[in-house]
Amino acid sequence: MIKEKTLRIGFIGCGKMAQALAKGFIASGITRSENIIGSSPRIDSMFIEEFSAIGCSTTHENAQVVEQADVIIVATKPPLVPKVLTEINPVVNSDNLIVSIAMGIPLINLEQMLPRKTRVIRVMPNTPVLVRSGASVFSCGTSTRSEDATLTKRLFTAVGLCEEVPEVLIDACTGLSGSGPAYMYIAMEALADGGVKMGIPRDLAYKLSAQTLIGAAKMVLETGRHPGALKDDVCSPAGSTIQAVYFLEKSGFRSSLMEAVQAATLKSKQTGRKE
Ligand SMILES: NC(=O)C1=CN([C@@H]2O[C@H](COP(=O)(O)OP(=O)(O)OC[C@H]3O[C@@H](n4cnc5c(N)ncnc54)[C@H](OP(=O)(O)O)[C@@H]3O)[C@@H](O)[C@H]2O)C=CC1
Ligand SMILES: O=C(O)[C@@H]1CCC=N1
Repeated sequence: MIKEKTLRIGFIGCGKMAQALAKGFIASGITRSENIIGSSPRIDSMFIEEFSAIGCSTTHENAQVVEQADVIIVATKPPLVPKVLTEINPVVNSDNLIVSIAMGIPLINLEQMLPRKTRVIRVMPNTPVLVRSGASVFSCGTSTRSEDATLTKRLFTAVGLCEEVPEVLIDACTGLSGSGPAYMYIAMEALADGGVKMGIPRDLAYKLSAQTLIGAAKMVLETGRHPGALKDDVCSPAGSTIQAVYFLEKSGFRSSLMEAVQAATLKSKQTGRKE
């Protein structure tokens, strides 16, 4: 069993998601910055600079990440995954746990691009891992051991919620929680715009809209009550909220969100068929 704090984590690709995870892991204490390494081939990569600024090692050689880490997180854009897995294939061995966070790429494809019996896990995290409030799901490949699932759960729970799911659900989870922060930022911006339209200063409007989303989310998670019942508590008879709710229903607010999740899910599934 690998001990916390000495866990060596490598990132192939050290862009936005890799940095969010690295910062979240360091803040959680599950490992230290000196035990994290990230790669990007470009000599003038801005991401490489940002990654070293948080105290992590960097390299332009993907193979070096595999040689220096216990857990290797594949964090390049999906179309680059076949290229980077083919590149690291000769140095991957049975001590490595390969964790792919790439949107849409199924475990079977990942396993086919790596040596036989490589331990592979597919994770779909989201950017709030940066502030340890992420929502991640994962599925295990055919050669993983039970301790690989335990380690993955421990790592991603250190930066938020983490659930193991059947792989068939990962594209849908990508559409809901992987992409979901973007939908909520749009909602927050629009709420704040509405507030500004009604005379609230911009700074206060952003604070109020963000805190309102945090508060509503905590109410669902901490009370265990149905979101519909919590909504009913806010809607006084003949009050202001029900006027707004009527307007949202008429404008297709619910179906817009449902279709957004569906569109992102289908895009993720399509990506898997292409790679
Ligand atoms: N952003 C998000 O919210 C989420 C993203 N994901 C997944 O995470 C992955 C990364 O996304 P994101 O962080 O947003 O993307 P970024 O573009 O921010 O990061 C990609 C990184 O890959 C590097 N890179 C490019 N070519 C190579 C190569 N040949 N070998 C190694 N590294 C390379 C880039 O380096 P450089 O540009 O410096 O050349 C960059 O550091 C994607 O597969 C995405 O589906 C999953 C969940 C959420
Ligand atoms: O938009 C994307 O492709 C990635 C996957 C989930 C969130 N961002």
